[in-house]
Amino acid sequence: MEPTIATRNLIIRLDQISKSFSGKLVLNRLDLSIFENEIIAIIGPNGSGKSTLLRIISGLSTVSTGIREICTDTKRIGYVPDRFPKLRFTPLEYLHDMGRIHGIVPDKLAQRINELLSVFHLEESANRRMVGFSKGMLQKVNIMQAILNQPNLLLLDEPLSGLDQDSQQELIFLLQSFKNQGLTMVMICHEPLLIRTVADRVVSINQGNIVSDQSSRINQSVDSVIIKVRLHHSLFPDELNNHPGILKVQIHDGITTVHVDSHHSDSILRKLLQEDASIVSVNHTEYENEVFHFRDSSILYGEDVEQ
Ligand SMILES: Nc1ncnc2c1ncn2[C@@H]1O[C@H](COP(=O)(O)OP(=O)(O)OP(=O)(O)O)[C@@H](O)[C@H]1O
Repeated sequence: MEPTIATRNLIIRLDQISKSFSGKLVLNRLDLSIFENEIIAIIGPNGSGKSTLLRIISGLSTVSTGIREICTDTKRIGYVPDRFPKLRFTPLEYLHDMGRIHGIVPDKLAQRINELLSVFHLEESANRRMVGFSKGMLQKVNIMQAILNQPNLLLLDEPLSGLDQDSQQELIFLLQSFKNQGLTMVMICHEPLLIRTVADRVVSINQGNIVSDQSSRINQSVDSVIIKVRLHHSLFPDELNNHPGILKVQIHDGITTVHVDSHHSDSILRKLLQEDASIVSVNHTEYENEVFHFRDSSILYGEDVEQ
């Protein structure tokens, strides 16, 4: 039988939290509880407050009003920022420094780093400076620094953003194996494949508040539609961002690509046509035939790694 909410262990509770920057309200009296072993996907349009929310959950940012109750060791929260700089360090140097900051004893740290380099297939690049790394390699180091200290809660801000398809697939496998090991995760993402294969719960944010919070069993039937259009006035993308069902808006070479929840695709197409947009293409994302082979190694908790 599935556990009821009352019997699950709470990790973090946000109670009526608001956040303002220079008087601008970004999060507005938002409530969110995160329970042990949950994988939550946070979705929403650009500027809706997702990263701000994740930073508040992590403790990197404070609330303006409201309560953040934390029921886990704050040192065991791993955070994967959306951008990881091309540092002049090698992964080995960087991870050793990060481990020392976390207070991991040297022997255990060396063992843990070797283990992670192997799991992430980065052994051969361990002594190369990260300035020459691809986005996919940098993202692996970004995730490695976040799980170095064996977190109870892992927060990821758009972990697949900007990666090619192979790197995306590799990271999805890793996140699936984290899930299989029982790690609690909150990730900002918009990729239907990641949501469908990893998330248990999908929290949708718009204009600083939660507009829906659903088990992904409901969302498993939600596919995304990618609409490509040419827009005839530049103000419209901002307006579009606030439309329900918009997952992401990207503009490149005069073409606006709108990722939408398929339940809202008709209304969004109507709106685009009303705005005199020229439709370039409309595609359903199809991931049904993807096959997953992931190995369930003890990436998070290691074999004998202790501190
Ligand atoms: N440190 C800050 N100072 C001032 N304004 C900020 C700061 N951080 C975020 N904002 C503003 O808060 C709003 C929400 O930003 P946030 O990055 O949380 O949104 P988001 O949903 O993650 O957007 P995106 O999908 O584009 O990353 C934006 O208008 C942003 O400019």
